[in-house]
Amino acid sequence: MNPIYVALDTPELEKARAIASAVRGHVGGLKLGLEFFMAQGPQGVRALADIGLPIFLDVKLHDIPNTVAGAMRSLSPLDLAIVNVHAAGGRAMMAAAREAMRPATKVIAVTVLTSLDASDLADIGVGGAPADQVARLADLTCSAGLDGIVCSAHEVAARRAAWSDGLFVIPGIRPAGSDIGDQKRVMTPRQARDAGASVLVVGRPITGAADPAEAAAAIAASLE
Ligand SMILES: O=c1ccn([C@@H]2O[C@H](COP(=O)(O)O)[C@@H](O)[C@H]2O)c(=O)[nH]1
Repeated sequence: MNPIYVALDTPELEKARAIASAVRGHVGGLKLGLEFFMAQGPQGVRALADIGLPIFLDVKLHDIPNTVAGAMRSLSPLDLAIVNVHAAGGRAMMAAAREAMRPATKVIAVTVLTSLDASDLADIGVGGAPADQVARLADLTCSAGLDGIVCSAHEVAARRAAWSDGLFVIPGIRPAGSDIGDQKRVMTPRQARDAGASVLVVGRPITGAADPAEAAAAIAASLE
């Protein structure tokens, strides 16, 4: 299975559709995030589902359990492959999210955003290294009955050792020499896959390339 999910971060349906169509043969799924979903809503998700690839809806829900469960019920008919919440919302919220979503959709939790490092965590009152906080929140996510986590490639080997059948979704993927942008905990596609990633989320290295299909093909080839 091709582990690459291309992150279509645009508010424009036609732009998202054009990139998805161009890279279709080189990726395993589409990742739709807040920029797309706020502009296009469930109708936009249905439109991109017509491309025929699994969809990860990266909405990172974080609210009280009753509200998150209601949001999951609203998203349930979309037939998503993966949807997510923030693990920091707590055990009851995560369990409510899992319960409310159709069983076929994997519900996973964001641990520590890949744009954060130890100094960013200190700013919000979390001491220690990102790996420590990822470990705490991964254990909580597993015990709440979810299907996996979002973390960086730097933490995935240790987390997979502790949760062998978890789904490990890894953003912060950067081919060697590419611009890191706002990401802080990054790895190459090959390193991330070899460390134990289930899904590699790749946005700008593909969508910002002059030829997105060529960029996606090169990343796929680097995994062979
Ligand atoms: O910790 C996280 C969680 C989600 N993301 C999302 O992944 C993509 C990454 O895009 P790039 O352009 O490859 O940086 C983006 O949609 C984020 O919202 C993340 O980066 N880190």
